[in-house]
Amino acid sequence: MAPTKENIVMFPFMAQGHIIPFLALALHIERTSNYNITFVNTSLNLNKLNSSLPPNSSIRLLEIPFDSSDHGLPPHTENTDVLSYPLIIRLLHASTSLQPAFRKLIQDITCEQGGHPPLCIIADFFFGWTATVAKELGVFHAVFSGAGGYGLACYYSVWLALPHRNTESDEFELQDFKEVSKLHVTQLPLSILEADGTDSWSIFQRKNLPAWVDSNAILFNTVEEFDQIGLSYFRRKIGRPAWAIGPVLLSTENRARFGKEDSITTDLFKEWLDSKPVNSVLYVSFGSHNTIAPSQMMQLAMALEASGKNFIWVVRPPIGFDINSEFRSKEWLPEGFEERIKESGKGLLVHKWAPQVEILAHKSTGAFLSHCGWNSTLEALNHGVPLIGWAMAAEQFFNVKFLEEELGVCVEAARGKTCEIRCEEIKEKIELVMNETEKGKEIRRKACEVMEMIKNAMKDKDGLKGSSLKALDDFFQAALSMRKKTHQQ
Ligand SMILES: O=c1ccn([C@@H]2O[C@H](COP(=O)(O)OP(=O)(O)O[C@H]3O[C@H](CO)[C@@H](O)[C@H](O)[C@H]3O)[C@@H](O)[C@H]2O)c(=O)[nH]1
Repeated sequence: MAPTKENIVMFPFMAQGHIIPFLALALHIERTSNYNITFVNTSLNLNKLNSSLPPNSSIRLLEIPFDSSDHGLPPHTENTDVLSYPLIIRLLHASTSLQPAFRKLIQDITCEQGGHPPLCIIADFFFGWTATVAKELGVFHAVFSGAGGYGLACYYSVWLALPHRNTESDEFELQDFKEVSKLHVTQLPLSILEADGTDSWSIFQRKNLPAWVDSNAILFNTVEEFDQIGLSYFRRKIGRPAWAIGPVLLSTENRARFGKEDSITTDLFKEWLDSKPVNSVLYVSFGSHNTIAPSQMMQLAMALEASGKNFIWVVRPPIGFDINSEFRSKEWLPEGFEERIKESGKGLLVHKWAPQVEILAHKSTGAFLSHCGWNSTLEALNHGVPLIGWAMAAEQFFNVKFLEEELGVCVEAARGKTCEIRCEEIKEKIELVMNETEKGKEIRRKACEVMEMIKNAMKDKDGLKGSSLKALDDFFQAALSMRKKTHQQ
């Protein structure tokens, strides 16, 4: 007999930037639809997640067995936030070993439901192999991308056109994505720049990306109205529906419980921000695991001081220092920096983790100097906060290009974790965005326009749904209709 409620299985890659949008989507589906949700991950990640679920949530957390030390990783490393850059690819390779356990998990859920398989599997874009498992078991499968359409489309396209090193010109076109203006080699992440088909990243991606064609759909945490170029790329490239269902974002409540300790309490942040004028604070953060070189840190600190702006800066130990080490700021900040900003009240330094959503939602926050990871980007635009871009890795370089050239809500300040950057250049970009310049006013106006598009996409009023809510309905309809066809056969 069929169960009273259909089951959905969700499975993100083990990284904060991936788990956060998956959790936000799970909570969104729970709030707006009538499905049972099983959220799959490794034990340590589930332990952290547990505290983020509202007390009355029915989302089931299901563990998939994983021992990092079986894969040449330090014991108990189950998330990229505790890994330095070279080990991230090792975790990705290790994750492919989860295939048999995942297959068994889906079979067990099917047995539990009296032989009724889950309605669909929603899995990470790094888990292309889950599409193959789903196809084998006759379950509807969707890739869910926490990255935006344009950024991921560029990323997909450059991976398919290797190699990029030793090319004749520094600028090049994407042959299968002509809508995008030329890219410069400095806009390629290190993993792609160094890839030649035989390295670890190439070996991983050459299996992962083509497996997406086994999937039935791609869901994007983005908005159709502003991200059509990238969505169209996937529609023609993979030949599957690409649905923009976002932004799904964690509420400040879920965020507050997200298993990460803030080094300053949320009340203290609020008090500090409340004391500052509207739009006067620059928020600086490079996401959940990226960091910059010690020399860049020095220049950034000098720029923040010289700009005279109020700022909150989430500081992680720079490249070359153990990511989990104690904060020893004296080595990479100008002498007396911390004491001076404390005394003047101009800045707050946060070690490792800040309540980002609360900061971006506060009226005193006027701009965000960011690596432009897609979650950070959406969280900023959701509150009409313009960006100053400093991409570090992955598709972030393409996000900055998109935000600057297509949406006009961002100014690029620097590229990469090792580029030479002078404090004057960073200061100039901060002033361009935050001061009453023509450019600054224009960027802020456009950021507010995008905020309106986001509101409309997520609107549900008087029976009228915004584009993102409709897209999620269409996705479930597609899954249900595949279920119906399978039953009729
Ligand atoms: O002090 C902090 C730092 C981060 N965050 C949160 O952590 C998330 C960070 O996500 P994101 O901005 O997307 O950065 P990454 O963690 O770097 O995200 C990875 O995943 C993203 C989505 O796939 C990609 O766009 C990025 O390139 C990839 O690095 C956001 O929700 C932030 O609000 C905090 O709450 N406090």
